[in-house]
Amino acid sequence: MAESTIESNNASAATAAAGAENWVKKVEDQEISNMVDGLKLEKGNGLVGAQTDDPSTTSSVVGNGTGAVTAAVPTPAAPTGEEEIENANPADASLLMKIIRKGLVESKLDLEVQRRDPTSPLHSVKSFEALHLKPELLQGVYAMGFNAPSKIQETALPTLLADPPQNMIAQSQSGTGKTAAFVLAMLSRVDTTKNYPQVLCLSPTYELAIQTGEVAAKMSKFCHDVKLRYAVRGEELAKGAKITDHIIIGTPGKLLDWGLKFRAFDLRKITVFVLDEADVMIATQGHQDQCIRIHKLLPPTCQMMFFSATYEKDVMEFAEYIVPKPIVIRLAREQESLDNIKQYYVRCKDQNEKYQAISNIYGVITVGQAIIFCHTRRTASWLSGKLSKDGHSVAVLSGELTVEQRLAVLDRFRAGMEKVLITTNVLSRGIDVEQVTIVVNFDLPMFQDGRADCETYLHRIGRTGRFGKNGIAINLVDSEHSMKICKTIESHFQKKIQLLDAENSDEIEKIGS
Ligand SMILES: Nc1ncnc2c1ncn2[C@@H]1O[C@H](COP(=O)(O)OP(=O)(O)OP(=O)(O)O)[C@@H](O)[C@H]1O
Repeated sequence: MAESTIESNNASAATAAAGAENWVKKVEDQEISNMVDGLKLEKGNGLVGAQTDDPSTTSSVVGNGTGAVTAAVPTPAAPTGEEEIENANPADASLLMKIIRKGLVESKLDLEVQRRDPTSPLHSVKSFEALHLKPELLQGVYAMGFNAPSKIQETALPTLLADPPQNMIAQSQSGTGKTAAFVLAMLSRVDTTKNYPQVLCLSPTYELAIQTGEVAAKMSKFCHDVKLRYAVRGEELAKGAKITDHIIIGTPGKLLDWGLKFRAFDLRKITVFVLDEADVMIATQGHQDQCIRIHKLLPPTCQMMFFSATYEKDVMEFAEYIVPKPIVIRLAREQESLDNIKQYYVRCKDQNEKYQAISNIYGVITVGQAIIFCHTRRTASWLSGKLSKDGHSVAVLSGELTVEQRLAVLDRFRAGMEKVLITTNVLSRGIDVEQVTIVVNFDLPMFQDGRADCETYLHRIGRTGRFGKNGIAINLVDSEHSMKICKTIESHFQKKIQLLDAENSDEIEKIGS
């Protein structure tokens, strides 16, 4: 394995911008201060105030002014909290991130490269020209609007394109340009004088395979001789047919069928094998075994490329099994932090009081935009039903929606058409809606067995350097158990979560000043 480690020579953060950043921070602090002032807490009038006599009805909304309902309306019974906590499916989450991402995620972090041979100089390129790509491929890259390689591309591509071919394991967070890197390598390696499959690219799901195929089609727009083929559900082969396309992009089951069962192509003639989204792949039942079966049938000279957004132990074990003698490239994930976040908790007796707390702060949270997290779909729909009945326009994003519907919800929210988004853990990672200033945990994040889920808390509340603005987190606590979770989270991150009620209103008003 790796014998040496070199760091790329990226300059550290520019100091020239520091003055401007301080100024920006002051303005943001002031915004938060104004928002919290807007809470207008008075002694003896905490957040959880004025209940109607009948707990099954809701009353008008405090301090909102945007369509409060005056008549009491019946509301659905509060959820019992006994349903399954809704969590993100890794393949769906990955697809959603891919589709909603508007462009390249540029990380300030350093890239780590582990080389097999410490004497070989590992170079990186700053331009696509320096890669000596086929002219029609270069044309395709520019037509896609790529001016220069991203960090992972500038380091990976010279190695991926070098002769003799070298194996690679590359890990870099979603959106940093991995797909474009391996697609360029795949397209460069094809010999169009030979009419049989030479490149296999494995994706965990139908949708992810299509995404990769679309990148390959765009990039090869001017390479008229290169032929691509999908091996995914719905694609069928005539009996006895032989595949003549150069590149096959597909899911493991279908590829195994075509290569092994139908012998529609010769796995021994494959020269490039790409395993994409390896972390999602191994999270999908049965895929790991199928990948290994395909891999066993490939020739030892086949160049192996392995891409993953994470670098956990199980992913790396899988990587090292599939990819002999690799060059390893890692771009550390930008970590979220709670540094710019003021955290509070509000004591409530039950779900209805939690709702009341939201109602009472509604006017404040909608100064910017807010995301409210619930455990279950049922709670999310109950809460949105109640808020809607009270005349608020809210968006809901939970697991029963299709990817297209989720995108539509996020697009509307991003455009500011709704100020509040109610969701479950389907959205705990990668919220990159910059204008979100308040995150409310209607339910504190916990595992199915009831333990505090600190990592999810960080993903919901935290910000990365890119989205490093200030924010407020409000945790609604309605039982001794949720209080315990709140305390666990507090001690885990060693960051105070303050009680938000009339008693500390003076202190609250000082926030950010
Ligand atoms: N060199 C580049 N210049 C400009 N944009 C780029 C470049 N490389 C990739 N992009 C764009 O950046 C976005 C993310 O790239 P890409 O999908 O390749 O990332 P990824 O790391 O493969 O993400 P994932 O882990 O989700 O597969 C895409 O919209 C892509 O078109």
